[in-house]
Amino acid sequence: MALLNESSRSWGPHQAHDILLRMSTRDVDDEWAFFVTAICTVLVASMVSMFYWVLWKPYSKRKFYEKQGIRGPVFRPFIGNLPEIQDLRRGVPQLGGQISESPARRVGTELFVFSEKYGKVSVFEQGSMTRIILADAKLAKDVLLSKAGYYKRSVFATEVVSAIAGHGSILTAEGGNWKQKNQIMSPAFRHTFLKGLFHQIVERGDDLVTKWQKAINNAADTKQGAEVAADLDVPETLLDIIIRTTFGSTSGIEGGDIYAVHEAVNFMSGKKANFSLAGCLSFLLSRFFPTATNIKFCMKKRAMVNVLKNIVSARMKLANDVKASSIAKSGSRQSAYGSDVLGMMLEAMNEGNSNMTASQVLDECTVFFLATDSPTSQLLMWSLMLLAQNPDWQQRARSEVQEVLGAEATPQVDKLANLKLIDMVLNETLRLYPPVSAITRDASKVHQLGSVTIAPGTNVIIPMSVLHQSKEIWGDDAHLFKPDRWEVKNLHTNGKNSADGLNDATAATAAAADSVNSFNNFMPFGGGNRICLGRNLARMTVKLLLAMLLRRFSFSVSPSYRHAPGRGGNNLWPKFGMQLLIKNVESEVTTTD
Ligand code: HEM
Repeated sequence: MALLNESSRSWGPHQAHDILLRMSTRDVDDEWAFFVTAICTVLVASMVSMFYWVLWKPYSKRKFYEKQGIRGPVFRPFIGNLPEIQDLRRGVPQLGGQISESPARRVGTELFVFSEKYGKVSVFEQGSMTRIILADAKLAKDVLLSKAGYYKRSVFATEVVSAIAGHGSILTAEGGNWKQKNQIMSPAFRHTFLKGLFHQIVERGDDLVTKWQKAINNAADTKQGAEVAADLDVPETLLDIIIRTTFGSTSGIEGGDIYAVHEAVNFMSGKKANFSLAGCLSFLLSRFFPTATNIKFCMKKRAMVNVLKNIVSARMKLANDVKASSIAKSGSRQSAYGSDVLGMMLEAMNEGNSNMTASQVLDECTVFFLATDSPTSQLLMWSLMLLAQNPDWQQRARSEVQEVLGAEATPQVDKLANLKLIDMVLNETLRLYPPVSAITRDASKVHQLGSVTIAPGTNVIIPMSVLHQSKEIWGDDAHLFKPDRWEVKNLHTNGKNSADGLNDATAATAAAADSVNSFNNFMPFGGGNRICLGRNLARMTVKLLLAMLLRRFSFSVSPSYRHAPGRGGNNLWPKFGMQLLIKNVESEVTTTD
């Protein structure tokens, strides 16, 4: 208004210029003021939001749980209990501990110590994430079964898996998306299909036996035997088996391809294994920068994806050939793609009404490598190590194998069910050395878990490594290798036993599944809807390989072995390798190659 009055009183070129100058100066001032205000608003909003998310939320959640009588280490703003966790982890002897030492103390040490110190349900913060440890079997089971609807996959675990294998794979999918994938893949893990894989597993087992026999033959004194690196040979054999069983022998993969995948999986799961919050954050944030690790990561991943692409295109070509031929016209549609996991996925993508894309099929393949290689290898490796440490049990198991499988060159699928002692050994190994030592979930809604009210956003940890070692559950000898505890008469079986030959491979577990006493406390494969899809394949494979190895070799612990389960993160990989001394079993002929 003032400006108008002024301009109407004394209008001229100088005044006009003057007015324009003052207007533009005022504009600049306004813009500047606006800019400063915007910056201040953003800063204040960020600070408020940071205060809310990093300080207030974790603090109020901690108070919420403390009011319910749940205890934990002292609350620390911003960093949470990372210092305590680091101290505990530093306390673990790095160069290896006593061979009899419980792995639960080494892996996820804080879960063990916090639940020992603060009770079966305890609380702590990792950064700003509130975490509840459920060292209570009944509550753990509720999370996986009756209350599963209140939980989602943990955001951090999901992000880390997604960084490696893309978004929305079966490991990380939720709701309808997960259900569809589960329905597509489940048939490939049914017993009838697994029986068909038996001879392929035997072939790979024979390769391993031959390799170790060569090591003995090349030893200075064949009677003294040879040292083998189980941590190298076992994963190679198992990855080969898993690739051929989940992606079929028609995949056209070569030894070099297997090695490329093996390398990539090892490297990537080594990165993934660091599930500490700091480790996760640095892995997730730093992946956007071309660090040396990231470049290596990308190269390995590319090598693996190339192998996978070859497998997929070989299968597609085969399917098209079959479809084009007259056999396909008279045969079933399924035969064109194959009845293994890859066949199921490709059929769903091409013929079914799923919305699976080619890149999702590749992602799922990657997930299978990640989910299978490491845990299955660990089960076989630790079984061998525990038998090497316990010669009496080794001899008992070997006698059973010799009695059941006899001196036949090729084991028979139907006889596998009779290897009861081997089942007990595997259960005891899974109890003491659970390859997946903890499962995590994020609560999505407020709900009641036993007497505890769980707030949304809480990260809940089911620590199998702790539950499997609880003296209250398993007795004072919980830390000892005692497969006898799995004898069916010692289990609460409700009189049930499995009739199916292969199902008997999991007889003790199957019986235990109905048992209040056992299933609640033994969950190496998780539970509920999201229970491990490959559990029967894993058990059958390891059982068969263990039997084949025991029949041929005797095992003892090499003096060069250093006991350090836990390469980092929450898996039990032997940090300094697993060196075993092997000898030919006296009664066996030792002339292979
Ligand atoms: C001893 C070997 C194995 C162990 C101890 C093991 C353990 C587990 C556990 C604990 C889970 C549940 C994770 C969770 O609930 O967050 C899981 C899920 C899964 N496992 Fe395994 N696993 C083994 C071998 C295998 C094999 C051989 C395959 C496939 C060939 C496989 C495929 C999967 C898949 C696809 C899932 C995700 C299931 C879903 O979310 O629906 N696993 N495994």
